[in-house]
Amino acid sequence: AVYTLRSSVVRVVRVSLDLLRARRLTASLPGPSLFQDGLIPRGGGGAYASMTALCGAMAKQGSVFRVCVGPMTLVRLAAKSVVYSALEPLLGRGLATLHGAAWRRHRKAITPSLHLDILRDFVPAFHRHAVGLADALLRHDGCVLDVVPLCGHCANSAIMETVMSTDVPDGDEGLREFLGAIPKAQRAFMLRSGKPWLLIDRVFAFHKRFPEYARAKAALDGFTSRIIRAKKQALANKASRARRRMAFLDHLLQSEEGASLDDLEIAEEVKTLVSIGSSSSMETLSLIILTLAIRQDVQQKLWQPYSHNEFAVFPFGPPLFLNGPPCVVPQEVVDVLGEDVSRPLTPDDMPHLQYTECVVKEVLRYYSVVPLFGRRVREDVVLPSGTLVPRGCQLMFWLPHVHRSAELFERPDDFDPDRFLPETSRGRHPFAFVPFSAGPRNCVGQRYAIMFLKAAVAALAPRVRFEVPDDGPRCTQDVPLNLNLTTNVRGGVKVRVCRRGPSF
Ligand code: HEM
Repeated sequence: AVYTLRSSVVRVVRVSLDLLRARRLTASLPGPSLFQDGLIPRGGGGAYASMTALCGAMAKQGSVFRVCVGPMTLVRLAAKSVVYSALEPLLGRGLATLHGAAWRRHRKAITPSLHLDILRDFVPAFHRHAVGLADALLRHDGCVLDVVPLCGHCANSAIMETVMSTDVPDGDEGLREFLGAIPKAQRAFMLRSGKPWLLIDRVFAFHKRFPEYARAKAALDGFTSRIIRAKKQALANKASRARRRMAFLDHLLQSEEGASLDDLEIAEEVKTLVSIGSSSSMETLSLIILTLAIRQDVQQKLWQPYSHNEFAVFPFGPPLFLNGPPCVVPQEVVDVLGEDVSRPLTPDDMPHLQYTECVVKEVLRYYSVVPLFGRRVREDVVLPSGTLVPRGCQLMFWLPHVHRSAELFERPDDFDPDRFLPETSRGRHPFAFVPFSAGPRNCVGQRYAIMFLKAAVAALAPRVRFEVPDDGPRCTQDVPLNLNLTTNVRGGVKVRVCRRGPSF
């Protein structure tokens, strides 16, 4: 006990000295205190929301600035920024919160089970859930509705099937509670990240939101353990192993790398993937739908039935177009699906959905779906501009500043998927587009996310047409954004949904 106490005191002293030194050495940088008036958004939202508001405000002043977050800088819990530690009480110690050797061991175990060859097998499931989304939307044919909850259901169901492959019926109580627990988990994160003292479970136990948190945690833990137990039993049974398509968890449990994780560690990784993956995919899909509604030209490039282009050719004179002028755009989804537009997408279709991928990437650039991520600086770093970033600082990357930079992108405030075509992206700085962060701690699910979003857009395009309601934003610049843990649209994503052509 004496040894532990002594080493804790040494650590606290060392961290405090680093923080004081960092403050002194960065004194010449511009930047206010986080607690300055007006920077903490009314209605709460936690430190994360404050930090995003602050970064947004400060980014206008220059690319490097300093933020003094008062007592928060004293909390030094992880190699990633301290903000992430707020996730730990709920998701446990998964990839998003671990650091050092433990993080490396987990990352090594997880990565092979998200390999492209494995993701290809998920395409039919992505397609099926996106068709389910189209059907659910078309129950409101001609009406205006907020598409976020339905996008959330689609992203959740797709991720549950491909990460866990539950075989659990839709109405299952545990599954229902698990899905309901994800947004509650996020609310608890926002609350606790804003009030570090609430990270101590014994203190949080007295908070009025504790019962909701405890129920969400129990639902996440209970359901995940139940699935892992069932999987392990099924693995012992060779017949059921051969029966169906494998999910991420099946691969992990059977892989050599996965054997390095125990049951609790696997459960925490599964919770991490499902929670992080479903919310970011839901927000991105909703933003794609809103953007398609605003930009009918982009929607047409994805899908314009051939019949609109039919023209009659007369022996003399120019062709007479029966349905308006010819459509000279690629109509990508039509081309890829061929004559049978109702057929399910296959893994081999995916590389051909080039323009669809450009749309997904441009949405990720334009809205920076995860706008802020942070790192603790372990050694003094001198930036190319000569600015010293001392060790001990929490470095926050404000992505909209990069993604909307006129130095990196031409007309950065225009939404233009063509900028991601191979010929136009040539020569771009490798870190100009980093929606999934970069380096060893980048997003482990980035290929999963792109594959899911492409499949979803390609399944929606032939079935549903989106329009902006009369009181909706006329252009992408007018979309009212909430930049938070993920970017979302203030007031929800309200669009008019219309059936496209015959029903399949
Ligand atoms: C459009 C969707 C997504 C976006 C924009 C996104 C973005 C990001 C970003 C920026 C990070 C790095 C955060 C940091 O540097 O601190 C990250 C990490 C992570 N993401 Fe994603 N993500 C998306 C989808 C997914 C999906 C679908 C999954 C799971 C299947 C996932 C799982 C994770 C995990 C586990 C980490 C932590 C990785 C580590 O620290 O080793 N993400 N994501």
